Amino acid sequence: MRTKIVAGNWKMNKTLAESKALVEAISDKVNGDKLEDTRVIVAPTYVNLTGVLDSTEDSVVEVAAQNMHQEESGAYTGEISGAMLEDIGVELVILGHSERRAYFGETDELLAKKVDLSYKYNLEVIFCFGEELEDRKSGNHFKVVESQLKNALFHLEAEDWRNIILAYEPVWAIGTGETASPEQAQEMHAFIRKIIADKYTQNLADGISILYGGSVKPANAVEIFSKPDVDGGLIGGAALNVDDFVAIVNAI
Ligand SMILES: O=C[C@H](O)COP(=O)(O)O
Repeated sequence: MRTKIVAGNWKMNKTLAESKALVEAISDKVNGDKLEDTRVIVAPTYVNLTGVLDSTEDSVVEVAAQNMHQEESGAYTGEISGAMLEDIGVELVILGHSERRAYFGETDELLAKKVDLSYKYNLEVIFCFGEELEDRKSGNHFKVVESQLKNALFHLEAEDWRNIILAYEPVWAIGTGETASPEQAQEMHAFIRKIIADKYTQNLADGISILYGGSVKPANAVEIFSKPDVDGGLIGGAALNVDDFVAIVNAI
């Protein structure tokens, strides 16, 4: 059985005090006994990682960084390395978010370097990818997703996939209020699993958690999560509100 995951990407939101209050409220409301094989993850901004880690010491909630640099160290003003994340106790990192791709020019090739570095610093990766609206309209969405995965991840050895969580996020559904239908999400997740099975093995493909991201809310989470190849969600806007986020966790 695959691990279910609900991850909240807080993006550039919340002060330190707000971040601690939010994660503490989530921890209080998420019932650890009921979670069974579900992981709950939050990703605050870099400067609040230590504070949120402190607040989650006795909690089931895990903490991810939103990004890391592709080089180990050096003259990269304003950047954060994998070593720095490991050093403060971070064990997960989001890579390839569409906002990093769109606003910071991150390419699949650059992301492959980041993924490679994640192993050195014991960072589990939530790898994001997904097509733009034009790709979906022109019917190219499967091709685009396949090439994103091939270019950034298909150089990995089979055993390296133990470290990878996938997050399919159609760009047209992020922060827009427009969600992929549960059928569209299922169709793409099944396709993703198939191309992984073709490249590696069915067994490996069956074990990978594939999250859906893009305007997941309490009102649509149950239906999206009910699809067989959807193993949870990467949540943006709704992760900033404790009741909404906990309702989405409970939807799983
Ligand atoms: O990382 C999360 C995704 O970008 C989804 O964001 P959203 O739930 O606000 O659409």
